[in-house]
Amino acid sequence: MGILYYGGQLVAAGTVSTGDLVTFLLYQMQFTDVVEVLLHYYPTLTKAVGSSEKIFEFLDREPQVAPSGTMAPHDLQGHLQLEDVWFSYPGRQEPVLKGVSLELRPGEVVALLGPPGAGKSTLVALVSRLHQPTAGRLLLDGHPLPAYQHSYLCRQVAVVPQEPLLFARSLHANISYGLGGSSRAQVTAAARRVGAHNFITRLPQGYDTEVGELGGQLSGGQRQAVAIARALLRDPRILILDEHTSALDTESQQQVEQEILAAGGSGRAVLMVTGRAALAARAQRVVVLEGGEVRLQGPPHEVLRPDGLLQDWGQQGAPGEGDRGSGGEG
Ligand SMILES: Nc1ncnc2c1ncn2[C@@H]1O[C@H](COP(=O)(O)OP(=O)(O)OP(=O)(O)O)[C@@H](O)[C@H]1O
Repeated sequence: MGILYYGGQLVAAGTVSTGDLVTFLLYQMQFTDVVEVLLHYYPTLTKAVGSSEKIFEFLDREPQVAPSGTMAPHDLQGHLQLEDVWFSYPGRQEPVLKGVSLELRPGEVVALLGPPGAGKSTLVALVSRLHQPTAGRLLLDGHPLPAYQHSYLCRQVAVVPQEPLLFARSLHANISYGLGGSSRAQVTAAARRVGAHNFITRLPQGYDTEVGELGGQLSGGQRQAVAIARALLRDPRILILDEHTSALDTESQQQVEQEILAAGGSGRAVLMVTGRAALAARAQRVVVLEGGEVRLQGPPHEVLRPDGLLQDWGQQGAPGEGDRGSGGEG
């Protein structure tokens, strides 16, 4: 309005021509459009700058446990030893693991039992090299874990954590995550082994179904099944499962347990953290961790005696339903 008013006066006074005024108006409109577009994208731009700062911060992070080793032998046996391992979380005085010594031999299925807070998940995290022990050593085939190439270790030691992490990608990509070019047949075979194939094929896009942020579009049991399929697809020498069957339905649970026990039979070392004494009873050895210490270990028929020492764990740590033997004395 201002331009029209002022421009009209200039035209009336003969200072500018009508054509010049119209041309000016057209340019001004184009200029306004551009400014509008820029203003429209400004919030997106500031958001992108904020996000990229986080990304660069993340990329600049230095791992506390530096991946320095180079060993990557072709003939790994999968013999894991923990020698007098102590561990305290940063900023906490009280050690969570207090001199844990443990052995996991190739072909052996070991069940790790213990009340909540005993340090079972911490022990698993140390084997995954998410933390360094404060004292003591972890050896794989007689060599300290840090001596191995990090990517090699990730492939040879597969860990299914208590709460598996899925990515906002397809089921195929989640199962074959980190392995690159796994074929659909390999992925399907792994899913079948843990009873996940049925629920996957019932989804509208099957293996191409996106699972949403952190796998939010799947149930807890389905996420666990996908994580176990992911671990099996790696064909690891050591398989570690942390409370893996807690959210599975009975049928999948049985199938997964069968698969785990068979994994031991095929020469892998299997460590399963479980609160279910019925499952522990099918392992070759049971280790009981309590208060960060190995309280007792031995064959299931000795450790899981019915005289009740383990019964006072209460809650989830207590041997679960279907248990016959749930005791033992240290
Ligand atoms: N990130 C952490 N920082 C500090 N302390 C931790 C951390 N994670 C676990 N802890 C502590 O370490 C102890 C052992 O925890 P951990 O998760 O290893 O036990 P758990 O035996 O796996 O228990 P659950 O059966 O409940 O999973 C607990 O006292 C817990 O509070």
